[in-house]
Amino acid sequence: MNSLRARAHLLFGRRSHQSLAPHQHLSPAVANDLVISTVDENSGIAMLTMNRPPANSLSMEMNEAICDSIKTIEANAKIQSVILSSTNPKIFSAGLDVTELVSPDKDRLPRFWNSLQQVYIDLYGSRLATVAAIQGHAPAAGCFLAMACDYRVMSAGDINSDTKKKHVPTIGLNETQLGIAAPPWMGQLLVRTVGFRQAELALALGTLFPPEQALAVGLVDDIVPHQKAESGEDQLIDLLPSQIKDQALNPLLQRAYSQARIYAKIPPQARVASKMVTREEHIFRMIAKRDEDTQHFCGFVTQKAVQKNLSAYVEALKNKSAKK
Ligand SMILES: CCCCCCCC/C=C\CC(=O)SCCNC(=O)CCNC(=O)[C@H](O)C(C)(C)COP(=O)(O)OP(=O)(O)OC[C@H]1O[C@@H](n2cnc3c(N)ncnc32)[C@H](O)[C@@H]1OP(=O)(O)O
Repeated sequence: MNSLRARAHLLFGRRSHQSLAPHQHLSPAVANDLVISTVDENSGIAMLTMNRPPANSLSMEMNEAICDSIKTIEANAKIQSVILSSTNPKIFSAGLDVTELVSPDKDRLPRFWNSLQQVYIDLYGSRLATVAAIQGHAPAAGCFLAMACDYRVMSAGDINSDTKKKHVPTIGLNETQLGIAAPPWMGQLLVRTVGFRQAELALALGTLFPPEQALAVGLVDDIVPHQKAESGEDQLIDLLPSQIKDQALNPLLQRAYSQARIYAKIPPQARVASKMVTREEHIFRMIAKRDEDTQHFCGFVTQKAVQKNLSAYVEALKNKSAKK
């Protein structure tokens, strides 16, 4: 994408993609399975719900589905805000699908990386106001997805009413724990989100922050205690895809919705122009270095030592899951 196209995208968000049916005020699920989009033209709010069990990990197809959904929603001029959520109440996104990284196919690997770069360009540079509703874990590229949004609300965690076990989600760029490093554009996004020193520490240590700490360092903007709300708003209920219709009383989604509504009321030209002030140069920089970044990624990931670490990590994940 050349800089003019990127600029036009940021300014106008106009793409040559199919738009939602013009007569539709409230669409039920416009789904491509991996991502479910719902829109409400009356409120100007859409919801993009990640739906790739078991962990919403980011395969190439998942990245493409996210980009397609953003483009489709952006093509509807009546929509100003979008909530990014998950059908999994315990996992927002587990980051990159690690199976893409282990013994990778040499033709697919650069395409996979390109698809993630495109998520950065499309989500971080979207004309839409984006609100991440982080119900569950958001490690590594899951954290990146949240950071690429304009606002982040995170669940403070909850207690399973049957087992009485506490679930506390965490968020952060934990790449070093896997023996890899976040790419510059992702690491720098953390720097811009939490400041230099906190990012430097967190990147080196691969810190995963629980909600209170994430709030304290500024990685999320708000945390929401998990106490079922007494009532739900019809507009939010209608926006929820069928897979999470029962979440209408979820205070996290309610908080995300109210933030999306605040954004939707700001004159869009002013809101988009202000977004460009902080984001445009970073997107241009990444686009300029895109090929170099891809080569660096492929070279790094295919190193013997890195493959060894990643294989061990995937094995540990499988063993952990098998022991449950
Ligand atoms: C500078 C040079 C460039 C180099 C660049 C490198 C690229 C850097 C950018 C991003 C890196 C990444 O995003 S790597 C991925 C990092 N993600 C993680 O470390 C998270 C791993 N997962 C977990 O810690 C946990 O699964 C969880 C905390 C997210 C949830 O825990 P829970 O106990 O609820 O669930 P399970 O662990 O049992 O998992 C369920 C199920 O999901 C599978 N799973 C989990 N995570 C992933 C993943 N990232 N990819 C693929 N699959 C994943 C897990 O194996 C279980 O599957 P099964 O039930 O089928 O066994």
